[in-house]
Amino acid sequence: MYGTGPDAVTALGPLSLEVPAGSFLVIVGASGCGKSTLLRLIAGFEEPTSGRVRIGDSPPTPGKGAGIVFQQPRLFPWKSVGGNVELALRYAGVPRAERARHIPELLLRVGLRDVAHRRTWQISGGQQQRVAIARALASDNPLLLLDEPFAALDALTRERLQEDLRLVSAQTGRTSVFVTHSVEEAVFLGSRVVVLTRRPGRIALDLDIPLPRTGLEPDELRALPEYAALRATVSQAVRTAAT
Ligand SMILES: Nc1ncnc2c1ncn2[C@@H]1O[C@H](COP(=O)(O)OP(=O)(O)OP(=O)(O)O)[C@@H](O)[C@H]1O
Repeated sequence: MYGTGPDAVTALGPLSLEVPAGSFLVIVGASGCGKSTLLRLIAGFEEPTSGRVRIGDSPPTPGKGAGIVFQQPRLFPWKSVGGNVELALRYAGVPRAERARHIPELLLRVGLRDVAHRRTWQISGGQQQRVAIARALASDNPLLLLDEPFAALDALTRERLQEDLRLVSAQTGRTSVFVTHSVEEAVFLGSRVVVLTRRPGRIALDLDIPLPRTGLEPDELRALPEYAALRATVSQAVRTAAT
């Protein structure tokens, strides 16, 4: 709950959610239903009014317990692309010698090897968001939280980043919680999709996405009949939940 008295807002209803290690959970729901609040609770930026959040056996440590990617990349403009990743590695406690080795690895993983020396304002919005992902991957933290990271990008760039994130997630095995408005994005990325009701958000649908995580080209995946069926199920739940 935010605030007190007549201005109080109950953002989330009672809900219980267990996210197994290595899974990719996508939270979908209408604007204002509490998706970001849920992510902020998991990140430890907010305390629940009642109930509790545990990562493993421990409460979340704000700013430390997870790699976080927001809608805006929030990079340091006075640093180069590599410099931004370097800072994240330093913050994660990686020693200097290892940082030099990790930077090219991380940039390669997000498809940015050739722009390491550019300033962040000399690269595109999609590339900036790739830097933000590399930064979130910099700590060996097993949890990745992504709050509508591709919402501000054009359709083609967004699709490409979705494809790359899906691959990175399969390669790194990070546990991910990803918030979006987009049903398409949810079904493409998620190993599980949770649809929230309108505020206060409760679980309207909790659906496993039993599609292959590797071995298929993105277009092959999108062309599967199961893919279309899952998308229709989630779409229907989002429509019902919003009314
Ligand atoms: N710091 C805050 N103080 C007061 N109310 C807040 C605060 N943050 C969020 N809210 C309210 O809580 C509700 C849920 O907000 P939240 O940002 O979690 O929703 P959301 O589903 O992520 O929305 P969107 O998709 O538009 O980003 C909204 O009604 C919002 O206005």
